Amino acid sequence: MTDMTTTTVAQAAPVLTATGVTMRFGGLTAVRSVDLDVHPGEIVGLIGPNGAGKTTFFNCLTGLYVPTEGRVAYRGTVLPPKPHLVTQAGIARTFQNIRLFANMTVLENVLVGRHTRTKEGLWSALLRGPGFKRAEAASKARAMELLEFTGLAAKADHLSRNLPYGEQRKLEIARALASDPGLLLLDEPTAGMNPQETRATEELVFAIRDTGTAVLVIEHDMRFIFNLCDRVAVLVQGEKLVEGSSDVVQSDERVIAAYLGTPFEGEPGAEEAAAVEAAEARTEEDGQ
Ligand SMILES: Nc1ncnc2c1ncn2[C@@H]1O[C@H](COP(=O)(O)OP(=O)(O)OP(=O)(O)O)[C@@H](O)[C@H]1O
Repeated sequence: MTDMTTTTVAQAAPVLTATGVTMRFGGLTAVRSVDLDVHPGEIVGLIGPNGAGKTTFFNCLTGLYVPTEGRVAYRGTVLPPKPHLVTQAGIARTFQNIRLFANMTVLENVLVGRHTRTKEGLWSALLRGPGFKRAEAASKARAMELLEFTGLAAKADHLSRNLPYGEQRKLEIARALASDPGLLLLDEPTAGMNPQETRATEELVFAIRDTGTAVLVIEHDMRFIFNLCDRVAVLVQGEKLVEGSSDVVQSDERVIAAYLGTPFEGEPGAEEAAAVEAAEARTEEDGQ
């Protein structure tokens, strides 16, 4: 059964194809020649130590940055380097730091996220012009559906700034979903969450995938990533070090070394690390 699912996913044309993506800032190469595909129905994880280039890579996918080299295509069409056009094409994202309209209600935040799918556009939505009013009923119904889906319907009329942290993050996801994306990019969705909130986010991402939206997620919480993802890519110093199933990535020694900073046996520094550990153990024994 698992094999069949894997085969089906692998054969479907990718929603996202990133090819040779490189991003340089002056002399610093933050992302170096990274290839990554995401297929329909997949949840793909992007992990790596701090400063590995994960967010920079996301920014290249969403038109925030124009990659120095390489190309990014959504369903086979190269994306224009403009965030709103990327959203219109079908890629939505959330940010590492919450970016909600704090003084708007929960429902209004989702309606703003809907503007790429209504011909009235953002200003009409904000100013509530006549065109917006005509489209409002349909948009509102869809927004309420998304609030039900994310468990926020009861708070539709609350100001978003009054929501607890975990619900603000859910609202960001609901707003991203309002553009009906084929691919959702999540940048550290569980940062700052307690274990219950993290678990709820995991359930939400599975539910999103089940509605047909593929997901690419950056996260430092390894348990979350390995539970969630069909495939995980590891970036280290801007390069893709390893890519594979959670099992393969978890047990890859290069990943363990790069991510956790664990020295390999025989690696320079391993002897010193062992000596420090032994000295620490002796100190603990002496102290008892
Ligand atoms: N706009 C920028 N100008 C110059 N350098 C940048 C810029 N954005 C990122 N960098 C550098 O590029 C490298 C990659 O940063 P990036 O934020 O993409 O890493 P990350 O993997 O997302 O890290 P973290 O896990 O800490 O969020 C870092 O060395 C960073 O300092």
